[in-house]
Amino acid sequence: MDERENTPQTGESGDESGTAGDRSGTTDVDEADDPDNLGADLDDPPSSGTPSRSDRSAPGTDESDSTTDNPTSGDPTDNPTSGDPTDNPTSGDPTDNPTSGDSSLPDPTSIDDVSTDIDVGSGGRDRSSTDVDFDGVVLDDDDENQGLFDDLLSGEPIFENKEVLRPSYTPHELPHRNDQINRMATILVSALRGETPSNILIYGKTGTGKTASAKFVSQELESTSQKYDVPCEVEYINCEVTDTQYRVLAQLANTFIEQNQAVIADRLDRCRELRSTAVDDPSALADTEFAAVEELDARIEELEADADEMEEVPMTGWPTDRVYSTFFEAVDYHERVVVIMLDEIDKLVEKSGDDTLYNLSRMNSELNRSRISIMGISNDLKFTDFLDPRVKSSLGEEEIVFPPYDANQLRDILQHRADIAFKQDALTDDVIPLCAAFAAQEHGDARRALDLLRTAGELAERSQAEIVAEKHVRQAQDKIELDRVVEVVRTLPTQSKIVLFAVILLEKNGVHNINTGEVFNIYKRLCEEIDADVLTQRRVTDLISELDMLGIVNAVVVSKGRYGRTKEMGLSVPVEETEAVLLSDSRLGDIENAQPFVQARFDN
Ligand SMILES: Nc1ncnc2c1ncn2[C@@H]1O[C@H](COP(=O)(O)OP(=O)(O)OP(=O)(O)O)[C@@H](O)[C@H]1O
Repeated sequence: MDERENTPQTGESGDESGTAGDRSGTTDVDEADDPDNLGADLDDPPSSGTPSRSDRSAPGTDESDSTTDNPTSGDPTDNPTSGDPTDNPTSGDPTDNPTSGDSSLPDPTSIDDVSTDIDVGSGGRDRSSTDVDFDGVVLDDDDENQGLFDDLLSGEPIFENKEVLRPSYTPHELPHRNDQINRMATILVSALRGETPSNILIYGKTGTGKTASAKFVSQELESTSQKYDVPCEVEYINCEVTDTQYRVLAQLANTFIEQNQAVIADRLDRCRELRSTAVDDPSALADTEFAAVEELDARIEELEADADEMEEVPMTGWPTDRVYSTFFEAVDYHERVVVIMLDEIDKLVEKSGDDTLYNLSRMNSELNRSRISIMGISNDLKFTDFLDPRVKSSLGEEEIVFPPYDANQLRDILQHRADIAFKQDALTDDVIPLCAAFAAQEHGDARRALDLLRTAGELAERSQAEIVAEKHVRQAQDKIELDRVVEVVRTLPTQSKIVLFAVILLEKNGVHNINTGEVFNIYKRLCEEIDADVLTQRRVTDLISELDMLGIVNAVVVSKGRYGRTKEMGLSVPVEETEAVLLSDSRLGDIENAQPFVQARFDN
């Protein structure tokens, strides 16, 4: 392999990785945090207890919907609770039985009919009992005794294919994005001619179809390159997850190494085959680059050495310049044009500066066989302000803006998806326009519109409705809003949670226009109660401003004349749910019993 001098900018060392993965944990709403289960994900079977009926009709189509994993949600006849009681896996250990203790379940009186071996005297926990739960729940296949899921499965499904409403689905058609898609294609077509395409920066607010359009164009590019046998690839990196130079380079290097190994294996096969023919018949080498078998042997040795040399980059531990040179050699191993798609590129710059972009954007001048081009996607229009001017001009050779969708455009998008996602006539006429109108109010976010439609469908399904109606959309809007609040509150730092709890206590005690001093007094007592550090009033005021910015409280500065100014605030989120989320934090668990004295005010 070629040895080259590559001196990348290394603004970081290899050992910094291992942090980004932690982010994923923040998106999960712990259902235990949410007593009414309002904040829990609808797809979460333990919280809903109501498997999607659509999953029965199309088992396995919805891999992210865990209800499909439920053995009871497939063919009802396979339902372990309704089959041969002796085979019933749930009856082996009654304590594991999800149905135990549910009084709404099948007629407990039938216990007498079937249970001869149940030992009620010993608590009924007779593990040898094959068909009776100790609480009297009968799990046999008697027609009259419907299992837990039978009722839920009996209705007509609303969804035909829920998967198409999920963010993971890449649509084959992207209405109202033709201009942007055509522009991308016009720029990238040079890759198919073996030239280097200009770098592209794609901007637009969240949910405006940037990623979906870019992925669509990439797929087209790759399939056309295969058709014409031109070596051209697109590598997608989500910089929200892969957010350091080390990780980006390591991920790219490993992808190329894997591809190179496949190329080497293929070349080796061909060389070995040629060799075995050429040993008996030297004329087989006539039309090849090899004059003699020895040359072929040398080539085989060289390829074997290349394969051995290609070492995967570990996800941590190497110095960054070593990762860079490994990536460099891997990408330049054979001729190709590579488009590196950096989604959420602003997150990469925010976390680790512009070194990665600097190194990538100047690579072409050093590469011998390959060419790279960068496609950056961002919803932060200002992130280029933080870039080195050279990086900025090279990266923004072409800029494509994705404007927000208006309500009519969202309606088209939803209609396209709804046609595939729902059963015929499963939606009333006003459902799609209402979802579109709600999402257009937000900022023309197609993701939000699709979420609304899916959630409305799920709520309708849960309530065993035949069709999705306007009220389900409104409920879905409330639920999504509440989920957002729950998520924001759950991920607040402990001190902010205590401050928020103080506001809640005051509000619950009927205090309106709460002022900073009142919050601080209660906050101090709460801190003492749970043994937390007490911050200064000034710091607490800052935390209140942060809560205000997050939309959790609404604070206004009011002048009290000669007594100076104070902040007056009220809660902008539902009290009960917010309180429940706060109490689910183990550090704040004890706070529930703390009842600091809240002084009544005459002006309330
Ligand atoms: N024109 C469209 N037609 C069909 N679906 C669309 C269209 N635009 C967006 N979507 C869908 O909306 C969702 C969000 O789109 P996408 O992820 O592309 O947005 P984005 O602009 O990249 O947002 P973000 O900046 O938050 O990543 C996806 O499910 C996508 O399939």
